[in-house]
Amino acid sequence: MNNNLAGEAHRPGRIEVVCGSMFSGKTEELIRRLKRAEFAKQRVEIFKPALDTRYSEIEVVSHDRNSIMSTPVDSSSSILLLSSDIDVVGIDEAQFFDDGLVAVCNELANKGIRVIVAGLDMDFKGVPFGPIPALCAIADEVTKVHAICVRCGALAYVSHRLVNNEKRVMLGEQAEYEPLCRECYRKALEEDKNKDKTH
Ligand SMILES: Nc1ncnc2c1ncn2[C@@H]1O[C@H](COP(=O)(O)OP(=O)(O)O)[C@@H](O)[C@H]1O
Ligand SMILES: Cc1cn([C@H]2C[C@H](O)[C@@H](COP(=O)(O)O)O2)c(=O)[nH]c1=O
Ligand SMILES: [Zn+2]
Repeated sequence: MNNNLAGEAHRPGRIEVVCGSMFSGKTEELIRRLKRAEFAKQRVEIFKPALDTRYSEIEVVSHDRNSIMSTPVDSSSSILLLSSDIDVVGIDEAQFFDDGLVAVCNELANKGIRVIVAGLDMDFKGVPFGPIPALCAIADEVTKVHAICVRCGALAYVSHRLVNNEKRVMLGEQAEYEPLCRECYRKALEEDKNKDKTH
């Protein structure tokens, strides 16, 4: 390969998805890729859903408090409108966006933009979350990251909700969710069922 074309500065349009449970390092990985693109003097724009006000209204912030400025938007169509003259688009908490995000990412990539999307692959019930599964299907590259199961130390695969709330969207962190492996998640759901019976 021509070495001049091998670096960060010369990448064709593509979709990269970073997915996994809570605390798996999705946001850290997104910020790492975006900051490298900024070092390569690329024009970078970062979006997050406006409803995600957990650590900051306007920044994307990881659990370790690494951060990068972002533009909060209410709908996926705004991402398309705000991405002219941009080389790299980053999107965090993509599970909260509408299904239109899939076509938006495709259109951006087809225009030559590198799109990096981070989001939860599953909700607290273990069900695929929002547009993430479809984005994985059309992505050029999918990176599945893993937290550590807080009960046994194995690789976690899902986020167990610790509080009694059936709504799919509920912002939170360690007090509300714990990352668990398959075995510990199955046991935790059994325990939750038994707790419900005694109340
Ligand atoms: N159980 C855990 N397993 C792995 N990392 C954890 C855990 N609990 C807290 N963390 C912290 O979370 C950080 C990852 O945060 P972040 O990138 O915001 O994750 P995500 O976006 O996937 O929720 C890790 O670097 C680590 O310091
Ligand atoms: C599992 C699950 C999570 N959420 C919320 C909780 C957090 O605010 C975000 C995920 O953030 P992270 O960067 O991946 O840690 O999503 C939710 O609303 N519903 C769920 O089922
Ligand atoms: Zn476990």
